[in-house]
Amino acid sequence: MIAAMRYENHVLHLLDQRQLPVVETWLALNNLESIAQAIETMVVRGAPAIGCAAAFALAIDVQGFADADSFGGYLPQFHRSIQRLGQTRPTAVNLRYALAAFEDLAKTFESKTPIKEVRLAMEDLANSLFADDLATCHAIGRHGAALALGQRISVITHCNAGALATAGYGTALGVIRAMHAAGHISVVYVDETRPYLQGARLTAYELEKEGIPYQLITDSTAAYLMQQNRVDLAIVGADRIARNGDTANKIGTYGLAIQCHYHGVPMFVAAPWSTFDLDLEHGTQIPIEERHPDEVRWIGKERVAPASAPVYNPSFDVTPAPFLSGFVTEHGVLRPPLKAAIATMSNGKGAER
Ligand SMILES: CSC[C@H]1O[C@H](OP(=O)(O)O)[C@H](O)[C@@H]1O
Repeated sequence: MIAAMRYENHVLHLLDQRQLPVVETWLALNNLESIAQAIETMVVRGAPAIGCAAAFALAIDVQGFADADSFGGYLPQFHRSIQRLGQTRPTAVNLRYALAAFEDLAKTFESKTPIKEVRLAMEDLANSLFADDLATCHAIGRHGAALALGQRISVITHCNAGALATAGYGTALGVIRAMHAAGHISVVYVDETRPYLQGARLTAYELEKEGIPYQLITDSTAAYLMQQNRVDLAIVGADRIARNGDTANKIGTYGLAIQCHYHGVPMFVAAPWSTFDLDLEHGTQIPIEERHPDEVRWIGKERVAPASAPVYNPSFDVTPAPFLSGFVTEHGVLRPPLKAAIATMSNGKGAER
C-alpha cells in the first residue's frame, strides 16, 4: 500500500515527495523542528497528511523529557511547539484541527501529571488521528464510488489527493480507487498541476503503481478534452471548505471548475469532515498561501524563466460553491444547496447515503 509516512519507535519516516517519482527516499525524523521543516518544504504535503505529520511531531517532541519530569516542566515547550507547527502552512485546516486536538488533550493534564503518562496519551492521540484518517479515506471511497452510476466513466482530477496526501488510500483518489475496484473507470485524466506538479509526479505515480488506467495531461489540455466530450466527471480534494461550501484547493482548481461548469461536467470535492471550517462563513476568508517564486521559475534543476522574473505564486485558489455538484465525505455525499447540507451535517443529521 502506498504511504506518505510511517511512525515507529518515536521516529517519523517520511517518503520525500520532492524526489518522486524518480527516487523513493525515506527521511527518518526524530525531532519536531525537522518535521516542521519537512512540512514547509513539502517533503510531506496534502491537507490530511500535514495534520498527521504535525501530530506525530508532537508525540515525538515530548519524548525528550526525563521520566522524573511532569507536564508542568514540558508545558512551555508544548506551547512553543504548537506555535511552530501552526506557522508551517496556512491554508490546510486539517493542521489546525490536529493542533487543537492536542491542545484539548493538554487541558486534561495537571502540572504534576507524570511525563510518562503525557507521552503515552500524546502518542495514542497521534496514532488515533492517523488511523481515523485512513478509515475516513476508505469511507469517502465507498460513498464516492456510487457517483459512477454503475457505468465505466472517464474522470479528471487535479493535484494529488491520494495516499500521499493522507494517511493512505486518499480522498479524491480514494473515490477513484473504489470506482476502479468496481470496474467503473475507463480512464483517469491527470492534470500535471503546475508549478509543483503534484499530478505528474505524485498522482500518476500512484495510479501507475496500482494499474489504474490514466493519461497525464497538461493543465491547459483539460478544457479541450471537455470540448471533445471526453470527460464524464471531475473529482478533486480540498484544503479548507467554508460553511457556505466555497472550497480552497490547489491552484488551478477554480479554472477547472469553470471549465466543468461551462461543459456540463459534474465536479465533486472529496474531503473528510475535518476539512470543513465552520468558523468561516465564505471562501474569501480562507488564507491563501503564496510560495517561493522559484517554484515557478524552475522545474527541478532547470530554470524555465528569467532568474529575476517577477512571479505571483498562490498555492491555492477558492472555488465558489455554485460551481460544485457536491461533497463526498466519510458520512456520505452532500448535494446542493450546499450551505444547507453542511449545516445539516454539522447538526449531526448525516448526509445522503
Ligand atoms: C487530500 S487533500 C490534498 C490537497 O493538498 C494539496 O495541496 P499541497 O500539495 O500544496 O499540500 C492539494 O491542494 C490537494 O488537493
